[in-house]
Amino acid sequence: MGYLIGIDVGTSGTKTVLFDESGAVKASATAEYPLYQPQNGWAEQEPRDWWNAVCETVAQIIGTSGIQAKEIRGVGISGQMHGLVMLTKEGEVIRNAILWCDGRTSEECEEITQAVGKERLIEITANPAVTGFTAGKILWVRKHEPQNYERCAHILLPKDYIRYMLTGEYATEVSDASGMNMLDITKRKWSEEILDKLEIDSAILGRMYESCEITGTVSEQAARLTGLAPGTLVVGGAGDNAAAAVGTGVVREGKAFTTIGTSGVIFAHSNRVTIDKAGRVHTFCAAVPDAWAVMSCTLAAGFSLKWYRDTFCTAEIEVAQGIGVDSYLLLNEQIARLPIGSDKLVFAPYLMGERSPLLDENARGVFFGLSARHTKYHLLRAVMEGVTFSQRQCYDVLREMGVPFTQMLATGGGGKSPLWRQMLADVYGCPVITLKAQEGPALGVAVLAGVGAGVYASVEEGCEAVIQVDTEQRPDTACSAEYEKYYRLYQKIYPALKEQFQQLAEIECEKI
Ligand SMILES: Nc1ncnc2c1ncn2[C@@H]1O[C@H](COP(=O)(O)OP(=O)(O)O)[C@@H](O)[C@H]1O
Ligand SMILES: O=C(CO)[C@@H](O)[C@H](O)COP(=O)(O)O
Repeated sequence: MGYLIGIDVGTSGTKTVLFDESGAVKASATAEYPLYQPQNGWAEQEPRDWWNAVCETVAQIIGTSGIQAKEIRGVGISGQMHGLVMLTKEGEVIRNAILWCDGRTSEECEEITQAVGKERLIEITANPAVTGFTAGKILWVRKHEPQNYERCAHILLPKDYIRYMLTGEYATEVSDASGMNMLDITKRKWSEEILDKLEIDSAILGRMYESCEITGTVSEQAARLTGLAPGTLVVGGAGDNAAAAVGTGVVREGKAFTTIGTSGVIFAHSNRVTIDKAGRVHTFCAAVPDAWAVMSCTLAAGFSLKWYRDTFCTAEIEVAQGIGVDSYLLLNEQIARLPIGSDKLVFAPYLMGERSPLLDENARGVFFGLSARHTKYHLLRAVMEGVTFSQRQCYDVLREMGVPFTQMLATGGGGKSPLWRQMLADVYGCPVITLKAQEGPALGVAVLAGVGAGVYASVEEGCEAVIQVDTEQRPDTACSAEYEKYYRLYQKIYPALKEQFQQLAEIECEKI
């Protein structure tokens, strides 16, 4: 039996997993890194941190598994989407990567819309200009940091930077490139028309592949740093959500999943290009050839919980460390018995602005209904409920568009919490399923590597070999009705404050 590696370059950390061909986990390792917020609403990471995390975790899993590196038949890479990595012609990183949740490019998005035309942009890329997407970030650097733009010879997405470090190839693939605002989504190739109108030279963009195609092999130098065998195949891989789709078997119409990772995503498979012209949700190429996806993105989903834990629950983190349990699980226990609606407290999770369905980088977080009765655990429960409401708003958009699905798979760090999964089931009003293999994106790209290496005949066949249902949580009608009252209020918070969010954004902060 051979082995496959899936690497997921997430926002909170890199997870690397070694699987056998049946999808059983043989070893896994995670390495975290910081996220920098140089200004309110900006988000950056250091690409070298990702590469160090990849070297560390790959070496660790090969070491602990006891297998020979040459038994690994292929490597798949997944990663946070949209991030802008700029390299010199020698392949050196020019500046920190500007991430998917960075909201600095509203002016540039306006310029893109003007240059291409709103209708035409949506016709080609299936999406309007979105602040988190990559094209706006390129224009921002060109305008604000011309000295950096001048030195830029290659533009890559986060996981494609890892590919470059592993193989020396400047390449990308259709699922991740879909989130750059420059891909012709129907033809699955760069749009020359858009590149011309934005004056971006196609030579600086990666060569385009399908997700399961071989894009290169591990170089001697990368082999020395990671412990992989030189010549190991590296396939296209996928953006983390398209990868999670493969890792959860969402590769046929009628299937959908919810991720609560740093971001929150609902992703449904589609056999055709289905577009929401208002741009409330995205349409991207799937990692399956000739297939697409409709997906939403809440910017601060698990990130809201992490922010709350790190800011207000440091004592609980210490206790959890002392007794060797996961601090999130400990906090889940503290709030499980609090009432639905957190005793009349509603949270809107707009800590980084909001993408789906609001498209407003100026929105900011809100606790609505605070009273002197509330403890910090009420606020914590409200954070998890508020993230669930934001997922529900996106779920409603997919339903309104007629995207078909009957149940929801749950994945991502937040999907590990039975409490959160029950909230999702109650608030969606549909069953929420978990799988035996919980490594969503890492498993997904390992399957893609298996297809590239000839282990599986197709992505669908690979999914059948590795995916097994574990748990199913059904909605509780009484709880659903109780949540519904708060969801109705939640829906009114953003429209009521839209103008004030704008005013807040316009205030010039004094540097004291
Ligand atoms: N046991 C848990 N209960 C609830 N939430 C959790 C739990 N474990 C992790 N999380 C959430 O999952 C998030 C990380 O998810 P993950 O999928 O690893 O993120 P990413 O891929 O963005 O790096 C954390 O920020 C946290 O909010
Ligand atoms: O911007 C999006 C999708 O459009 C995000 O989903 C990123 O891809 C980041 O993912 P995580 O770090 O939360 O997995």
